[in-house]
Amino acid sequence: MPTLPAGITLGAPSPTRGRSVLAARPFGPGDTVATFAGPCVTIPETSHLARTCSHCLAVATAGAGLGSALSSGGSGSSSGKGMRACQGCKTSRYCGAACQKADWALVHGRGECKAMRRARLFTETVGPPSVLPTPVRALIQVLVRPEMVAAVAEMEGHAERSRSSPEPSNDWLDLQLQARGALHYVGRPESSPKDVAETVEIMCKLKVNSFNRRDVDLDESGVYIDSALAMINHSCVPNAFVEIVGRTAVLHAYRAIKEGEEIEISYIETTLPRSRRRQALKTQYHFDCVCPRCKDDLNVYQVCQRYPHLDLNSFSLTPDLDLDKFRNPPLDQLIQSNNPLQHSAEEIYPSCSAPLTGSNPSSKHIHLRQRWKTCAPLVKAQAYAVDPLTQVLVEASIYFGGEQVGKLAYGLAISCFVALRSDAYRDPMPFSAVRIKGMFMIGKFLAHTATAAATSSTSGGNGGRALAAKVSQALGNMDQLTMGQTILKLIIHHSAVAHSKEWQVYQQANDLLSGLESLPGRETENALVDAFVRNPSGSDEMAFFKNAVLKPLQTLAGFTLEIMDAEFGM
Ligand SMILES: C[S@@+](CC[C@H](N)C(=O)[O-])C[C@H]1O[C@@H](n2cnc3c(N)ncnc32)[C@H](O)[C@@H]1O
Repeated sequence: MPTLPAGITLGAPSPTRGRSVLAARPFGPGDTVATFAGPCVTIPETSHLARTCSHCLAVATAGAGLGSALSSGGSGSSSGKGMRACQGCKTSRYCGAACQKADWALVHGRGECKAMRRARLFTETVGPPSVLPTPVRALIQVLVRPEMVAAVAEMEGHAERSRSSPEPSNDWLDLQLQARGALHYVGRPESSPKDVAETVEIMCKLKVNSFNRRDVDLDESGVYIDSALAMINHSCVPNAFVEIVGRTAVLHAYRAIKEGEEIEISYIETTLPRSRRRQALKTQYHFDCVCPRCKDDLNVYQVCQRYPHLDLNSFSLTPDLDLDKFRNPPLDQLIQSNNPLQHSAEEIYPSCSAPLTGSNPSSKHIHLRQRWKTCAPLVKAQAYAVDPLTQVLVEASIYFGGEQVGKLAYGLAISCFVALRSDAYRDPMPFSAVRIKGMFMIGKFLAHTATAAATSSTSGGNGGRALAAKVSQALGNMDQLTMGQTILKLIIHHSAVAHSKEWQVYQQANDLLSGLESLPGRETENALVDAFVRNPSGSDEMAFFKNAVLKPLQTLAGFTLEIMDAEFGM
């Protein structure tokens, strides 16, 4: 049994859920529950190997520029500039000598380097050298260390369910091929059927217990597996969440947790429609979720209504969403389970959910037009926090902020709308990563619109030009730097509540804020922002926040439906 870090204890095993983890003492929202620093496996995805340090997982040249937050592919250098390649396998990269040395002692020098070199040489015989897929590399990291084989052996793997799962989710053959490949590359080509079967079992365990580190905004990717973290069960209404920074995973409370209460995290995106969540949980984790969100098919508004601590929003971009407004969201239809709205969302989800990454601006525009039309029932019901409508709005904001389109004012308006009308309901705690990243997007947009022409081009005939002029004029009347600065301060406050100081968003927000604060001639504005952060409930300070930040944000958000209709309407 793995040693558990302070903060958590082991629960009694359940016949339906297996092992579980309990809180060793009470925790408040945002608190650190436990820290995990000795993972079994932590690797970048194969597609990110060239630009990610294989030991500390730092990403090369990920800048704080607008592009890194707005382009869903991220802007980290794809060449891995600044990373040194291992001269043995020519595959793993490191940010410096210290990481290379540490990784060599930990795993690379214990057989991983040789295995990767064999794989490279083999692929060279049949074409350009290629790198092994991520799951095979994860498996190799285990196979070359007997102590990790033992640690993984204790994990849940559902090998039998995996073997007998119906098509098309049955990947048993792939698992066998991958296991044979890994055994070959670690120097055990003559493995017996028993060895192969045991290796497939390890693969199944890695699959069930892997944390995906993928974060397109930060250009992070990879797999993280820790044997203590692997004992935490799932709920679509979790009371905790995991943040992974480098080689460390930190478990935070999402809401207050009592001593002895089971800790539950979400393995998947909780805001997906129920059928999607069920499919994801069944395919990868082999269970049916019976949490309240799944049991009663609650939508995001219903879940939000039941969350405690909604008052934490008094220091956020939605202080006006008092308990009453959270509990009675401005929807055009009664929110009930199994109502037509819920069915619409389920039905239209598949045609609106594929990421638009990689498409050129004109094909993105065509897709967004189709998706905006498809989402009409949700727009009509004002169900802006329900997927796929939120996703379409986020994609539209990214589209307008992209270099080739460059309609920053439109992108800004839509991100304000998402922060105020979607994210606050989808993720009611203001320290959630989604909320903070949404605010960061607004902060970055503002830093740019304050210094650049608000819109570089217009479309949609006279109506489109008039709208662009209207948005541009509204923006011109706002103190965008003060708005941006205050938002960055909120980000820094909430990051400190529930994230680590190594979190990239925290660091980038700090950098951007220092830049804005050092601009000449802004002493008065700097003092006002500082006074608000020191005493947010003071009447002068509150009035400042309302007039200088909230009202302008609401004005910008108010253009969103007009922008969407002008750009993507029929
Ligand atoms: C990462 S492990 C969690 C720890 C696991 N209970 C164990 O004993 O190792 C994931 C597995 O736990 C079980 N599990 C997690 N959450 C569950 C839930 N809400 N309901 C039923 N089973 C759950 C499933 O078997 C799933 O494949």
